[in-house]
Amino acid sequence: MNQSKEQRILNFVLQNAVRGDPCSVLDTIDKYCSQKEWAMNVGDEKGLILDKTVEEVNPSVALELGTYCGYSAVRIARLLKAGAYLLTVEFNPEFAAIAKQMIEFAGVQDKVKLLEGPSEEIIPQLKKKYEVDTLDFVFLDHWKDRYTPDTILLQECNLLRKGSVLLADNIIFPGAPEFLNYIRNNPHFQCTNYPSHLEYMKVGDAMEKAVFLG
Ligand SMILES: O=C(NCCNC(=O)c1cc(-c2ccc(F)cc2)cc(O)c1O)c1cc(O)ncn1
Ligand SMILES: [Mg+2]
Repeated sequence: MNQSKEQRILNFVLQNAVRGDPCSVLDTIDKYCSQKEWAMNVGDEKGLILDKTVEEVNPSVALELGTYCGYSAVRIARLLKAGAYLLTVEFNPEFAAIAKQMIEFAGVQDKVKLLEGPSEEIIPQLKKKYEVDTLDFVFLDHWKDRYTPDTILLQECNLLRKGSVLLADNIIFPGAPEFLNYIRNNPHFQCTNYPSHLEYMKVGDAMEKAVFLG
């Protein structure tokens, strides 16, 4: 059975990165995906915007929607303070299996909880099943047509508090026009746009930050 692209990325990391060194894992994934096979990791350019936002928020509890191979989970977890943790949601079981190994190899497994399943099922379980009170930071990087319904669901489940920060990837490419319209016209959110480029490409993209005002 021939390997998936995601398995090839993981193997390249296992053979070329330094175990327990998150930065080495990130650099190795970026090297592979810019030189050998493109993949939908947030990447090094938008990754810097993600880093700055996580450092600014300094979250105790963070949520990621769309784990993929675990690149942004490693990216976020490496910046979390002692006792802080990231919950990351992945629907696709093949992606989840790859991400689990990637997160463990990077040595951030104690800060990351990988939840497998559809976001619309997992979000309503966060309070009771996963003992979450409120979320300090949410990174949206899953199916672009889920950004809006899941943002509404987060509010309905009382998972956001005054000052909670959402950061959404792919605002331009593939694009999330309905989300952009929803969040920018919603008086409960203060939005900021961060122009950038699609991972590993010269194509324009952007991230949108939205602070919940309560
Ligand atoms: O694959 C699931 N999510 C990935 C979402 N992410 C993307 O789709 C995504 C796509 C692109 C992209 C860019 C250019 C291009 F030509 C094609 C794709 C870039 C990105 O940065 C993304 O983040 C998924 C599966 C599933 O079964 N259920 C729930 N989610
Ligand atoms: Mg993305």
